[in-house]
Amino acid sequence: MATQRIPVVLVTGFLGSGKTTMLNHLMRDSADTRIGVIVNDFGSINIDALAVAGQVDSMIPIENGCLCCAADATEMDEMLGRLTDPELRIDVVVIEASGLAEPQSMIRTLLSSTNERIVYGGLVEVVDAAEFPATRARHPELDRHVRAADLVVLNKTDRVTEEERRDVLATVQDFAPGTPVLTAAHGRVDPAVLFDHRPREAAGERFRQLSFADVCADGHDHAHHLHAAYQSVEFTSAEPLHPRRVMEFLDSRPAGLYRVKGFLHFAGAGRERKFGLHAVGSYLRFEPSPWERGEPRVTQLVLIGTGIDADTVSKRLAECAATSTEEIDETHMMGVLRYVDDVNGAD
Ligand SMILES: Nc1nc2c(ncn2[C@@H]2O[C@H](COP(=O)(O)OP(=O)(O)OP(=O)(O)O)[C@@H](O)[C@H]2O)c(=O)[nH]1
Repeated sequence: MATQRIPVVLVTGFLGSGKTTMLNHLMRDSADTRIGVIVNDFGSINIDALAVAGQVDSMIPIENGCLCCAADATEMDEMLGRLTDPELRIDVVVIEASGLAEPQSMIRTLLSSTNERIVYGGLVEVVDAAEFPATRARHPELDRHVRAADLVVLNKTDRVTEEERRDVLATVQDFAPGTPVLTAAHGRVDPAVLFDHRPREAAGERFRQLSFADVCADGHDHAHHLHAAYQSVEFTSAEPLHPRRVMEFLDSRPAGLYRVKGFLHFAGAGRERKFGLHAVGSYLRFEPSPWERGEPRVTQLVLIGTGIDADTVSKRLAECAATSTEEIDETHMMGVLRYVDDVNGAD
């Protein structure tokens, strides 16, 4: 009997659309399926890898740059080779692309893989229902990304009205006719839709119609990739930060700074908790959690945007450090706690 090939599912979607959130949901909800993950983050600190670590059967993080620009398939093949080692007994491999990756380049890289243990499992494009109209206006190439998908997950539907949801859905269906669209909140989609045999075969059929020439149609011109216009800034600090100054920074963040993610170590009243931070466009959330035993108390942030002055951003963040003589109490944390969904988890 022929050995079952391992499907490789690509998860793409613009910065902050909810790829990692969906991936975490899939891991939690598919306990019987052994999932191998390749996580590609745009910055050199792989915040996404930190976010999925511990839930996954096997993971390979890739920092600094876009997997879609891997010069040839060798690098991808090497990673897939490691994840499909029969000893790992992985059932499915999920590749979470960076929020700026070119789906077509990713498909092309997978297509040219020489790994005989894998089969292409389809491209899932996550769309942020709340940000999509504005993001699309800035980046018309997103339409092409959505068109390359075998399945669109219209995420963050909790952030839009029913009418807005219908509008975005109609837009997607208009320029990607026939592509199935799942609406979701917090990436909660049924894992069977992604990993099941039937949709996979259906996706495969559609994929087979897409020839190598089709996916090469963009000529692999990196200058036209979304990430060519974006830059990332990494900030790490062992000094605890002053919550009020951090909020001042975030409230006046440069217009081009679209995505901020990572975690913060605050001074004073907030020091006992690690505060995860997510900014996506105008959206801002803090997610407090306990520090792990022995975990170094540091701040690590990745900031991604267009036309941002890296030196100014780094300098402004460095100025958020609290001085040893400053008294920082609960009132200084109020600005932060306004952006915590479950305030009870905050102290
Ligand atoms: N309200 C709401 N927030 C969401 C939803 N899905 C994700 N988020 C939040 O959106 C932020 C970004 O989510 P991520 O899953 O990190 O997005 P991502 O696509 O992996 O981000 P990048 O890797 O930077 O491109 C986080 O604060 C999530 O908690 C959703 O459906 N509704």
